[in-house]
Amino acid sequence: MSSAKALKLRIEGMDCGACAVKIENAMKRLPGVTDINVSYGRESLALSFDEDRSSQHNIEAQIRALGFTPVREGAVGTRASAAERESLPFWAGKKAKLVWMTGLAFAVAVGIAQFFPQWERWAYSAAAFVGIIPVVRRAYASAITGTPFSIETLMSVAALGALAIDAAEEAAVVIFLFAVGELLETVAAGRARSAIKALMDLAPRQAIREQDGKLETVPVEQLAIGDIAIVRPGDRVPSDGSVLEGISEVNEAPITGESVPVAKEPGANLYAGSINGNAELRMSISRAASDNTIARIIHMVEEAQESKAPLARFIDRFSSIYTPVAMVVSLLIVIVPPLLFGGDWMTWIYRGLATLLIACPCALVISTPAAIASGLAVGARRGLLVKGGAALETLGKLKTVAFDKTGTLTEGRPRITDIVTLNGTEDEVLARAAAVERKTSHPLGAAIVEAAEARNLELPQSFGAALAIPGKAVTARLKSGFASVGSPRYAEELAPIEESVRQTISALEQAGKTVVVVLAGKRIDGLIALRDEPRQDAAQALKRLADMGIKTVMLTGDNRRTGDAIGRALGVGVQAELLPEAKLAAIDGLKQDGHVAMVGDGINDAPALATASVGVAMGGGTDVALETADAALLQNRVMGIADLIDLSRATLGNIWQNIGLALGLKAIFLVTTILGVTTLWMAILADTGATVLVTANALRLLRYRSQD
Ligand SMILES: Nc1ncnc2c1ncn2[C@@H]1O[C@H](COP(=O)(O)OP(=O)(O)OP(=O)(O)O)[C@@H](O)[C@H]1O
Ligand SMILES: [Zn+2]
Repeated sequence: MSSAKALKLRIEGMDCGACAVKIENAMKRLPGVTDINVSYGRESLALSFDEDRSSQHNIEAQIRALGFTPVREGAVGTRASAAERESLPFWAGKKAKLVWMTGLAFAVAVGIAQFFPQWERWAYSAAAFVGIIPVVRRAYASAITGTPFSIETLMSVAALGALAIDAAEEAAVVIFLFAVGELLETVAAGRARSAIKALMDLAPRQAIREQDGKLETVPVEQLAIGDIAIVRPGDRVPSDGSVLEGISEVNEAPITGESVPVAKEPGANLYAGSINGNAELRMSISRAASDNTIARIIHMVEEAQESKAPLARFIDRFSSIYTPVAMVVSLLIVIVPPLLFGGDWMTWIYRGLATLLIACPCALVISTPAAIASGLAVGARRGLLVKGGAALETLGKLKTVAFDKTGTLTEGRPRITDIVTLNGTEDEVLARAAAVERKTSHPLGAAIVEAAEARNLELPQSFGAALAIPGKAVTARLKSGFASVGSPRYAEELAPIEESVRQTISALEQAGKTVVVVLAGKRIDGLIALRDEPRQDAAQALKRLADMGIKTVMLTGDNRRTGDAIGRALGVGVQAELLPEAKLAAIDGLKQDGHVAMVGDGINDAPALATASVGVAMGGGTDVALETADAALLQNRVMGIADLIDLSRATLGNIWQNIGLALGLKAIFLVTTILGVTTLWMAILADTGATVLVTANALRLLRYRSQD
């Protein structure tokens, strides 16, 4: 009987996607190993293996042979994230060892050459071998496990070639600089990761728990759902939960990026990591530490790094052919000039080897993931969450942003402004409407029920469930018979509306109010007008989008006059009277001109969000928003979408700069090499330099600031 076992390892020393591919290739070759998932962002490897056919020992040995360090972790299936773990300091790792070794060997060789010139050649050869041997071993391990054209292969061929043409000193320098470059890459990759790790530091490690009237300080991991915790002024909220006692202002910037404190009173939700202001709060814990909103955000950002942008995928494919092609070019440089044009063999072998060093694709390979990791981390710090590189890329190329009206461009809290009665008193009409709406979740319904409650009205009894007709009305059976509340259009479908009533409706609608008709059967009992105020920053945000060259449209199920009135006030185009399916068709129509983002609250417009090129959920509680959309704005500000697009554009721009830097430097050195100006150590320095420049440029994004 065979048994599959799940294995999860942390892998130290992965600097880029290429490393992950190398490990994946090797794992694929092992018998009985399945479900392989290597993540460079999280430095992790997950797989299942058949214990009769492979052993964990064997798997770990393979990883070590490739030059990485596997680290066993706690229980399988825990939601551990890279950010929660401490890594070795960079100077103590495997890569650093190679730097010390090759550096020391080179220094010793220089010393020997000084005092015993006759041994110079041997000293440098020996120094070169000290570095070449581990590199060749790694190259060999990669080659036999399915990755023949690795960076190590390039280095091995170049260094051995240099030895062969009597350039031992240069071979030693090349290997040393290669080791330094690798180490710098590790440092750089660590910097990008630590941006995400910094998010984790926002959640406190300890909490004050109240148990049987006594207070004790415990690690946050020990807080259970239902526990009671005390948050003193100035402390961070230890875990998600809600206020039991106390009123205080809480700064939620760590979660939403919004620095204006939010007033919290009993019943209000609290997010782990937010900072308590002026007064003590007693809270009830609703989520375990590993399941906190902030932990989910971090988990999401880490996963987002894995989901590759089309551009990143293209670069990966490009670099996988780049290396073999460059090897062929090097070979041509070595053989063509001597054979065809009588060039000097030694000269052209030397130039060929230099070309080989330039062929290293590192800088190119990290150009995209480094920028995307930085972009995602900056966004997360500001409450702009993007679920992956693909969404980030699309956001940077948007032509149109479509907005839902209710709850997105408006506050989503309609209030009753007028009640017009045709049959019965105001209170009777309102009470009947509220009885019909009692169980709906529609914002208009909620406003009607709330108003009836505020007037202490006794609602007529209703029988059975209310029937919602999406985009039109809701109907219920009352003692007096069927009653419904719905749009004037719906009422018109049932029976013609009197001219005077129609004029009243139209006047209210022209003032930007939404009118619903209260019906008893087919008879109109009254009209209720409601007004939903635009969000404070809506007009400004729409203007900024227009300045960015983006077309904006408001999609609404509301009637045309109300929609137009609001649209005029905000300066946005309007498509009104859209039934839910018509909204999807409208988005499809907009897509003809290019990428379309749909911004909604993520709760009742999930299909629209899914239809758009990118769905962006705004506010509305972080949970739903995180699940349903491609991106989420954790603040309830329309400006967030402009910030998000701006950040995505900055990230895309950064990627192109990186690609330009990487390829540009290589091109320059290719030319100087063929002209014979470049030495081997300059070539390797160019490669390392390009990698460092690209990483530094990507890290620049971490300091990105939006315009407002
Ligand atoms: N529960 C309800 N109670 C009263 N009227 C309703 C109800 N549901 C829908 N309607 C009517 O149908 C219209 C369209 O509703 P729909 O839910 O499609 O749009 P909305 O959510 O109000 O606006 P938006 O599409 O801008 O978010 C409403 O303006 C209202 O007239
Ligand atoms: Zn390189």
